[in-house]
Amino acid sequence: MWRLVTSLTALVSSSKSSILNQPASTLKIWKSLTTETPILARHGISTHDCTPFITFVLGGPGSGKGTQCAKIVETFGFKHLSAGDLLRREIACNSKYGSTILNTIKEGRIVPSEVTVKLIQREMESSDNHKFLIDGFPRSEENRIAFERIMGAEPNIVLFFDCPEEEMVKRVLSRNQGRVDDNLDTMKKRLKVFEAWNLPVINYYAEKGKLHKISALGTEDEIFEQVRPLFAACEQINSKTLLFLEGQ
Ligand SMILES: Nc1ncnc2c1ncn2[C@@H]1O[C@H](COP(=O)(O)OP(=O)(O)OP(=O)(O)O)[C@@H](O)[C@H]1O
Ligand SMILES: O=c1ccn([C@@H]2O[C@H](COP(=O)(O)O)[C@@H](O)[C@H]2O)c(=O)[nH]1
Ligand SMILES: [Mg+2]
Repeated sequence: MWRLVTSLTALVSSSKSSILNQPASTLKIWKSLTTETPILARHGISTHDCTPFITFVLGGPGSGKGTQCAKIVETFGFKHLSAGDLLRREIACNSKYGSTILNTIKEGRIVPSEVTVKLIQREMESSDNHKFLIDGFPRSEENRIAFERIMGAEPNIVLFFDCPEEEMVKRVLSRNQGRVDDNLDTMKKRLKVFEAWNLPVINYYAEKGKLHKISALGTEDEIFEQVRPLFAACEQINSKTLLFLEGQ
């Protein structure tokens, strides 16, 4: 379990372009209620503190975000938080926002930031994991800014699954999972919303040097071979940081 407590100064220097140097500096310390981190403790950080590693997973509807997240979880042990799944869970359990969320999803529009960020926050803070894949969020600049304000954190990396529209339409219409938004009418609206609201977020992270654009065409395994090196590099820098600290 994690609880946000305070800011952390950089453990490693940061560079805009390299995934290996993403910002410990912009993240907050999360107080772990369960895990011991003795190396950090020797460096003046409480034995139960650690920083979360946050990945935003973006891409149009049906681009394969959820499919690739499952592979990342399996290979690298991340906690997968699909914003859409969290919202659908609210509908299923008849929460006070349930009917509003249902109508919003049917229309392919974006649920108010406060609702979505609170759901993500609850999941992150109650997780034993500290590596998060946040799938399908932020959907707009307003979402992004609300996340930064409420969580006091930024993503370490952002994945963008780039997929042609006709392929996304084909995949969504043959998904067959009983989703209320998997129909041509809603799909057309979702594509418009994606272009108008989600692309600016993608451009924002591209300008910040955090975006990793991945071609979403090909087999699931071929696409994962583009994803794998990104996380393998992160694991490498993590173990190097720990070795460096151990040597101090
Ligand atoms: N590389 C691929 N080639 C063909 N079909 C794929 C590929 N990746 C995923 N699919 C299929 O396409 C459909 C959409 O995939 P997925 O649910 O992962 O997309 P998504 O980006 O999470 O969509 P949404 O934004 O609507 O949640 C699923 O039926 C999935 O099995
Ligand atoms: O941050 C979010 C995520 C999702 N929504 C709404 O849910 C549907 C489905 O989302 P998927 O990621 O495709 O599962 C989406 O079209 C939005 O209506 C949202 O509002 N905010
Ligand atoms: Mg999905």
